[in-house]
Amino acid sequence: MSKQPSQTIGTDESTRSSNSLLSVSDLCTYFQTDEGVVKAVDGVSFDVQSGETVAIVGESGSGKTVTSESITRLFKSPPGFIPEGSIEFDGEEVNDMTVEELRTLRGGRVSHIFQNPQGALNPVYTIGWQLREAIELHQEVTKKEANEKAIELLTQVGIPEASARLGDYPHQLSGGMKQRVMIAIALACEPDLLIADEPTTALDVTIQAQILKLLKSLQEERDMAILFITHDLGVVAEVADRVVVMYAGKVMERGPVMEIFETPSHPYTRALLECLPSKGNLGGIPGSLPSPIDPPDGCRFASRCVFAQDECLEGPQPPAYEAGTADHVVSCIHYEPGGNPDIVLKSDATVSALDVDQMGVGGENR
Ligand SMILES: Nc1ncnc2c1ncn2[C@@H]1O[C@H](COP(=O)(O)OP(=O)(O)OP(=O)(O)O)[C@@H](O)[C@H]1O
Ligand code: NI
Repeated sequence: MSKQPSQTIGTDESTRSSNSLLSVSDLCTYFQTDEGVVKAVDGVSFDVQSGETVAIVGESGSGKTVTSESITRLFKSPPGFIPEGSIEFDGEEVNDMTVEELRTLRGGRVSHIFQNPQGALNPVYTIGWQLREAIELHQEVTKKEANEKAIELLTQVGIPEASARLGDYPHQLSGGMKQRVMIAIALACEPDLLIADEPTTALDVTIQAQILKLLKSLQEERDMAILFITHDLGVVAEVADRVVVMYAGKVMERGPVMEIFETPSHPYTRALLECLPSKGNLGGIPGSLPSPIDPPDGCRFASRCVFAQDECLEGPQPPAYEAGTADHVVSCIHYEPGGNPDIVLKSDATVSALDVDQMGVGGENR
């Protein structure tokens, strides 16, 4: 769609900065399928500032990956398309970019790392070859310089005896090492924004912690922003400055990480936190996501929400209401001006009440 001044888009622009590195406004990304139009992302807004980490969190299917892939148009199109919304990267509208400009953006100022390094590394080339390719794509360097830079990058991502590993093929490396190589390749272009989609999910816990630490230290060295996609709130607490909580293609809550953990305000965020392993609620939030093809009226979370009222089932998703600070917004009617947020904030019930309801007290499912 055509470029519009971002101030006029969305309902919560006053809370968002216009000179962000990345500014996503009312983004919709849909997929044409035989069953109908899948509304994977359905009006999502958030910003990423230079050098900060923003985490997008939410259950499987909530639209995190599609959101992140929309930023550089990585999703397959068709069937995917963006019927409305704006994605501004450093003041430029990505939706207006040509194929050539998008290619320059991807693996240029924005680079991606994914959950599965296996699929992203080419099995028939050595890691040295793949790194040199990435380096030569973005920098005017001689073969020797590319080689030196490759060694430097591998060393930076914590691969020991880097020069001896250049000749290795991906299958010769462990999962953690492969992910380090992927990170080195993603860093070769010296991105301003690194998009990391569940980069540690496939790794065991110790390696996971090492990779998170590595990303943090690389970010500090390079003043690079990170958009971190995860369904793991524990990881969010580790890495994020700010958090976007997504559910069924919508943003339920957005705010600084401290506020999200200290004053989780949307019933969905509270339910997610209640399901952290440390809380002992291992069953997850009862119920399932609504159909992305024919989403219900009202709040998308209403059917699973312990605080839902009749009006939650009508009209559009509630706008982003301020919860405490301007930078902390919640899409829930209990936070509308004149509403009573204490219904949510002061209640002990999150998932448990519904849990008992649905399972039956002492029911066979327990
Ligand atoms: N190519 C596609 N065609 C049709 N539907 C799609 C396509 N890609 C994604 N979707 C749908 O879009 C919705 C959001 O998917 P997405 O992968 O973004 O979720 P996610 O939050 O990343 O989940 P996960 O945590 O499992 O990775 C899902 O309902 C998914 O089935
Ligand atoms: Ni995903």
